[in-house]
This record gives sequence, structure tokens and C-alpha cells, in this order.
Amino acid sequence: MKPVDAHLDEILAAVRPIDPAELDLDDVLGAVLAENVTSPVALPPFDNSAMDGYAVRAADVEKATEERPVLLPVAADVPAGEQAPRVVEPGSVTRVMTGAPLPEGADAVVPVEWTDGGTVRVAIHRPPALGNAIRRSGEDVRAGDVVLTAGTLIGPAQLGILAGVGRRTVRARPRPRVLVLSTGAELVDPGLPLGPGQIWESNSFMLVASVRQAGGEAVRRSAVGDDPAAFLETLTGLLGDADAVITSGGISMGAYEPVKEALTPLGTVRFEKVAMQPGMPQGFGAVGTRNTPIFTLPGNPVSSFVSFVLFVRPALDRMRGLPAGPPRTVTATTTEALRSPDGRRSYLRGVLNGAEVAPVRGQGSHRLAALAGADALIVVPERVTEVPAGTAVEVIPL
Ligand SMILES: Nc1nc2c(c(=O)[nH]1)N[C@H]1C(S)=C(S)[C@@H](COP(=O)(O)OP(=O)(O)OC[C@H]3O[C@@H](n4cnc5c(N)ncnc54)[C@H](O)[C@@H]3O)O[C@H]1N2
Ligand code: MOO
Repeated sequence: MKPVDAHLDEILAAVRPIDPAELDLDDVLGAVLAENVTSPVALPPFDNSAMDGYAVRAADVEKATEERPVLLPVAADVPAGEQAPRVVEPGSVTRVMTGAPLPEGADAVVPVEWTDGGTVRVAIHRPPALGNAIRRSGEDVRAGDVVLTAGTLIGPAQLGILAGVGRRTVRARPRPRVLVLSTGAELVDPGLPLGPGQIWESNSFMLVASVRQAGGEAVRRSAVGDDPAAFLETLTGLLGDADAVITSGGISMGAYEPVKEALTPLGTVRFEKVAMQPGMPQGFGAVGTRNTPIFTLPGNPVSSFVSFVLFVRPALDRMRGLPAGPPRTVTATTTEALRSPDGRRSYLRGVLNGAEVAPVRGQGSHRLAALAGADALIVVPERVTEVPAGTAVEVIPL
């Protein structure tokens, strides 16, 4: 059987980062920057007030106390968005709002809470320190500074600074578009009634969610029947400009294996057994004129889920231009004894609790409810068949 690591290596060697494109800011959440972004201006662009209050010359109000407030005329009023009067003359103040430009000569802002809030004259009853509540031009970013580097994953905060430096579009690798197809004549869409021998289709929902969580966009097509020709037609029809395809089911040793039967003659998808439990039957290759990578995952729901974590997720990372490799593991102590088949690496579902991990009840690869109660995969190496309680094990947090 093929080792897990060899299968992942083969996949990572075959998939390439998606070409960058000029993307609108509204479409870049989850994309990965393909340029260094510099700021054309300083941020803040001008000295401005950090509080609603009064721009003053600190020396004018240094003697202010609760008992003896200093009374000064309000010479001007500057809301945010207005240009400041050129200068605040000694012995007067300018009323300012948060974000308003500071008038020349002002060296402190007195928050309105330290005053009587006057608009013609103001009584200030507490002296500000020099520079109080002033945000200096360029203290966040200087003009020409690189604010984000190529390879950065764009999240909400990164979107904030892109907009903050005035960018409407950026060059970035878009999120991979993934077509998700599930196969099986026994499958019925949730929401519809079940007939005899039928079950509700769950893999396509789980895999679409996995794709989205992994930073991709997904298109779902559930319950393609068990006819290889119909499967191939559906695949070809939906392939379009997808960056990757995931299928579930139809790849093992049964009499009706539409995915395997449809794709094997193409010669571009390899079906093999990978030394793991669950998820032993695997297929990977390329389809269509654009050599779109295809992952044919086993139909058992837990097998599909684990295969995504081990193989598809790293591949999507590579396609996004992010560092890609096996899932991150932590070490924990198992609270119970574990069993694993000889020659296969097990990924047992478990619950991680600090430095301890407990396997969930029900390790069968059809046990969706048990999977839903887990938040980690406990890794048992190929040659290990029994792990006593209290042993340190590697764990993949989910
Ligand atoms: N004789 C053998 N039988 C099986 C072997 C084997 O080596 N020899 N391998 C077993 C293993 S391991 C797995 S995993 C499965 C993989 O089978 P397929 O990928 O062909 O999947 P199916 O046969 O279509 O389905 C398996 C199982 O999962 C249920 N299923 C499938 N798709 C969905 C879905 N979208 N939503 C919910 N449930 C789904 C399906 O009803 C079956 O119960 O093969 C073993 N057999
Ligand atoms: O390898 Mo299968 O994936 O056990 O259920």
C-alpha cells in the first residue's frame, strides 16, 4: 500500500498556485496577495485629534484646576472632514471633533469631559499634558512604506489597511473554485423523504463546508447516480473553469463504482490504496482540457472527511500560494487504550482537552455522529497496533 506521506507528496508536486489577477476589494477576503502593497501617503495623513474636545496651547491651560478653571474663547469649530483654521492663537482654543485636523500652534487636545462644553467660551478645569490626544501624521504608516507583503493571506484586518491606503483593487491569487460531486444511487438530498435502502446525502455538504473553511469557493452537485457515463457527463458539464474537483464514493471494489469506471479509461487519474484508516481507497489525477486536479475520495463519510483534511486541504493551500504540508499536530496523552490495524496509519476521532485526548465512542468510518462529537484526529503510526492509556500521541486538532 502507498504510504500517506507519499500520496500527499505526489499531490503537492502536481498542483500549482492559481494565477494572480487584479481583484476588487469586495472580492479579496481569503485571497492571497501577489504584490507588495505600499502606501502612497502617510497615515494618518495629517496631525489630528484623538478625542472630541478643544485644541489648545498647553501653556494657556497649565494652571487649570477644578476650583479655578481657565476660561478661554472658542475661536473656531472643526468637525472631522473640515479643514482646520490655519492657527490657534495664544489665549484661544479651537473646538475639534475626533479625526479633525489640528490647527497650527495647538500642542494638546483637552477632552470635552474636562470642560463645561462651552461653544462661545469654554471653562477648562484640568490641564492636558503636552501632546495629549494628538494623533501624529505618519505614526502608523509613512508614505512609501510597504504595508503588506506578497504571500499575505487577506483577512478583515488586511482588507482594512488595503482600503486605508486607498487601494480599490489588488493583485492577488483568488480563492480556488472547487466542484464537489457526490455519487451513489442510494443517496437522497436532505429535506426529501427516504425510500427503502436510501440514506440522506451528507458528504457533499461536509466537503463544501470543508472547502469554504479552507479558503475556497465551492459548487455542489449531490447524488449523481451510479452510471459511469452519466457521471462523466455531469463532471464534464460542470467542470467549466473550476480549479479543482472533489468527488465522493464510487471508487472501491464494488460492482458499481461510477467514478473509478468513468475515470480509469482516461488514464489521467490513478486509483490506489493508501496505508491509512479510514480513507484507504483514494484517487488523484487530472481531468478536462485544463488538466484540472481531481480528488476522488472514498464514500464512507468519515473517510471522506479525513481524506480532505490530509490531502485536499494542503493542496488548496498550495493553490492559494500559502505554505503547504501535512496538517499541524500537537502532542497529547491518550486517556484510553487505542487499537489500530497493522500496516495502516490510523486517524482516530478524539476530543482534545488540554494535554489529554480521549477517543470518541464509535470509530467506524460510517459514524457521522461520532465524528461530529470529535475535535481532533489521533494519529497512530503504521507499525503500532496497540497504544496503552497514558501514552503520548500525535493529534491533529480539527
Ligand atoms: N470488498 C471491499 N469493499 C470495500 C473496501 C475494500 O477494500 N474491499 N473498502 C472499503 C472502504 S475502506 C471504503 S472507505 C469504502 C469506499 O467505498 P466507495 O468510495 O466506493 O464509496 P461507496 O461504496 O459509494 O460508499 C461507501 C459508503 O458510504 C456511503 N456514502 C457514500 N457517499 C455518501 C454520501 N455522499 N453521503 C452519505 N453517505 C455516503 C454509502 O452509502 C456507503 O455506505 O468501501 C469499502 N468497501
Ligand atoms: O478506509 Mo475506509 O475509508 O475504512 O472506510
